[in-house]
Amino acid sequence: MGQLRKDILRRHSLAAAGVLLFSILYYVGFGIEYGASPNAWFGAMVSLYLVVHGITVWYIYSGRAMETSDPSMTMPVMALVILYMSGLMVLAPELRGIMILGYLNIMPFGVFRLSGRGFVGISLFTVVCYSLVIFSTHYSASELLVPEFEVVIGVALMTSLLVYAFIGREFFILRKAYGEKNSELRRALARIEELAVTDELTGLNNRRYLLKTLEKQRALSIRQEIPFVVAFIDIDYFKRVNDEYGHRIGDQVLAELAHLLRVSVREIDLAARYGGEEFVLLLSGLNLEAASGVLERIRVSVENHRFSEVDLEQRVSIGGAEYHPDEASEDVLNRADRMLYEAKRLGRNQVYLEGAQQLSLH
Ligand SMILES: Nc1nc2c(ncn2[C@@H]2O[C@H](COP(=O)(O)OP(=O)(O)OP(=O)(O)O)[C@@H](O)[C@H]2O)c(=O)[nH]1
Repeated sequence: MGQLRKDILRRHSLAAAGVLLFSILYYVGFGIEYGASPNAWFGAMVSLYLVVHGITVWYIYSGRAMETSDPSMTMPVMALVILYMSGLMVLAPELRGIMILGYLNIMPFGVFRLSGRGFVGISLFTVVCYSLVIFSTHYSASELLVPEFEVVIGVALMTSLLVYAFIGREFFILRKAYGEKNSELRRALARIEELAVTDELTGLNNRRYLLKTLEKQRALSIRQEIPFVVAFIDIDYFKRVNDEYGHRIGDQVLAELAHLLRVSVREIDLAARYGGEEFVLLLSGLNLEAASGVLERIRVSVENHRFSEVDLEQRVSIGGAEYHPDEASEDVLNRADRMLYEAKRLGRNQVYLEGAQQLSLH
């Protein structure tokens, strides 16, 4: 269960504990006032409250509430407690003095969620409920009502609600600013993480990312027996490009080759810049035989491409090796690198796969 859900459930337990405490106070107060226990209506109300509370907790615990715009269900729960307190006041008007504190005790829970407008709404709801209590008392026990005194209580209640609404609004502004800062930080962190695994010149993933992905691929291969091939791709005589045309053109060639590689492999594969003019492909779900077709196609597409603004022809040498079950990631990398060396040694512009499968020689 996520931290947010735990926090919400803790707050709900706290609110329920408060309600039960007030119910006990009510019970005791009732005994003192009437010399008897509250009637069945009281039991029915407590039970109803507990049932609704149970449903709310289940709704939050199951994760369903998390999909709504108010996962903490603050507004409905506050309204429920206000209705509950009002109901108790209707049952025993003499205990209004205790229960009115229950109204105020529920208000601080709003600071976690409600906006200024939400606070005004819930305050108005409280005033309406309290007015209904007075209205009902007027009919059931009018002798308890002293109009002047009721006005003073009403004003005190409204003032308190106003103070809560004001403080709640301040909290809302703070919470909003904090939330915005938080998402700004999260965005910045995501960008930093992306930069840490991306090669700036080509936009491909870098060696760090490749090594991490290789580890994952290795785990997948061991667990689900999915084969994969590692291929090193290196531009032939690239130094000449730099020497003859300068580094700017050299950089353009590297970026274009990176693009060619990226569009030549499938989504589940990985094309990464290993360093300098050396690239690595991770071909997932393929054995050497299947990979040879892909790599030869890449070699030919490089051969047919005209690079940079000066229309350069480039060739690449490619060395490939298939992962052997249970070997370390660097073993397959080293073997693929050795195959690249073989491709270079045998004349370049060719694909050379482990097992001396030299595919093309031009
Ligand atoms: N423009 C540019 N050049 C780079 C970059 N990284 C490495 N290089 C150059 O790549 C060249 C690699 O040269 P070498 O390792 O001698 O290999 P090569 O000339 O490609 O010859 P072979 O690999 O043997 O076919 C060097 O000139 C490096 O300066 C880069 O980011 N930009």
